[in-house]
Amino acid sequence: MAASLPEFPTSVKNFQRYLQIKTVQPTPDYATCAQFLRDMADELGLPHQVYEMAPGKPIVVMTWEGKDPTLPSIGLNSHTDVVPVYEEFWSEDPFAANIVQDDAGEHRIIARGTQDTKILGMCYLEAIRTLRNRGVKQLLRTIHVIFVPDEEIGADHGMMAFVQHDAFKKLNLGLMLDEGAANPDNSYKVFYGEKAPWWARFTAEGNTGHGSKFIPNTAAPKLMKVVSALITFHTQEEKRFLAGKDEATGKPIGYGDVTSANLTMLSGGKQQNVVPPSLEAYFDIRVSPFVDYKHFDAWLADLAHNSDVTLEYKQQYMEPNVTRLDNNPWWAAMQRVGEALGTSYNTQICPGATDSRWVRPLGIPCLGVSPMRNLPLLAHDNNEYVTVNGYLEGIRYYEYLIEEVGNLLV
Ligand SMILES: CSCC[C@H](NC=O)C(=O)O
Ligand SMILES: [Zn+2]
Ligand SMILES: [Zn+2]
Repeated sequence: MAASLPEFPTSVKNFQRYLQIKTVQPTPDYATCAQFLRDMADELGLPHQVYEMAPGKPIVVMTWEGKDPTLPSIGLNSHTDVVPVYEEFWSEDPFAANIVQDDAGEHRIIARGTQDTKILGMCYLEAIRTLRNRGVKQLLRTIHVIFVPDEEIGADHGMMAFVQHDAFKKLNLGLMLDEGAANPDNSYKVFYGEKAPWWARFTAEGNTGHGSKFIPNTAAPKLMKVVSALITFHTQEEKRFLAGKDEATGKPIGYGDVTSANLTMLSGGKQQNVVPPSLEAYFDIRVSPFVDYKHFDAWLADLAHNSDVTLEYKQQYMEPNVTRLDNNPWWAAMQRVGEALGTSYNTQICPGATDSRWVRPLGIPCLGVSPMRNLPLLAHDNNEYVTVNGYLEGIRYYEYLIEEVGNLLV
C-alpha cells in the first residue's frame, strides 16, 4: 500500500460513504442507505420521494424539474443492493471502501458495489452537482434519479412492483438510463437489450430402496436425461458463440444471439445407501431475446415430459426486451456525447438481467451504460474496484450526457 494518499475530492468521499453502507443481500441495510440518499438530495437541493413496495424496501426518487415538465422525463436508474462477498478472498475489507494505489500508479477504490452499481448512482448525483455549479439551473426536461432495492434478487419489491405503481407512471419517463458493465477495452459497453432469465427446476421421482439393489424406475436416470440434454444444448450454444458466426448464413453471432443453460444446483437424497424417491436439478437459463420464447418453452416442456420429470419455474421472463437503436434520437444523443468526449461504444445484449426488463415492455426505451472502460469486469467477483480517475471520468461523462438528453427535443 502507498505510504501516503493525496486528498481526494468530496465526490470521491461521497462514493466511499455510499460504499460503506452494507446494502448487501440477503439482509441489506436499506434504512441507512435511504437516509444517506435523502441527505444527498437535500445537499443538492433536489426534492425527493421515498416509495415502498414492501415495508423496509425503499425506492428513492430525486427530481430535478425541467423547464417544460410536461415533456417526457429522463430516468437515471441504479440499484442500491449489492451481492454477497467471500471475504476471505478479498485483499481489503469489502465494505471499508479503502483506496489503494496499484502498480500503475492508479488509485483503486476497492469495495463491493463499486462497479455494480453504486458508481452509477453517485456519478448521476455528482454530475448534477457539477451542472448546477456550472450555473445550469434547469434543463428542458425533468430528470428523475431513481434508486431501487433488490435488483440482485429479482426486484419483486423493487422495479418489478414499482412499474405497476401510479407514482412510476407519473414520472412519465421518455428514456431510462440504467446499468451497463465494465469493459476491459477502451470503449463503453452499451446494453440495448438483455437475455430472459428462466430459472427452471426439474424434479424426478421414482422408486426407493436399498442402495445395493437394482431397482426399476428410479429418479436418477430420468433426471440425468434432462441434465444431459441441457448440458449438450449449452455446449452447442457455446460453440456457436465461440465460432462467432453462423455456419449456414455467415451472419455474425454475439452474446445476445445464444442461449445458456447452466446447471447451478442439485438436490435430493438423505443417506448414501438409500435410493432417493426424488431428485432435483436447478438450471439458470438465459434465453436470447432473438429466440422464439414460445417455441423454446415448448422444447423444454417436451424434454421434461419425455423424461418423466416435472418442470417448474421460479421465474420465466417472457416479455420483449430490446430497445431499437436505429432511428433512436436518445442513442444518437449518446453517440454525440461519446464523440465529443473521445469515447466509442460497444453495443451489446446484456447477458444478465437488469431492472430495464420491467421498463422496456412499457414502451420506454432503456439504455444500459456505465462509463467504465479499460477495467476488468468484476461485478459479483472478489476485489471489485474502480479507479478514482475512472469514477471522475464517469461523472464528466454524465455531466455531458444528462445535459444532452435533458435538453433534447424529439
Ligand atoms: C434474474 S433476477 C437476478 C438479476 C441478476 N442481475 C444481475 O446480476 C442476474 O442474475 O442477472
Ligand atoms: Zn447490477
Ligand atoms: Zn449484479
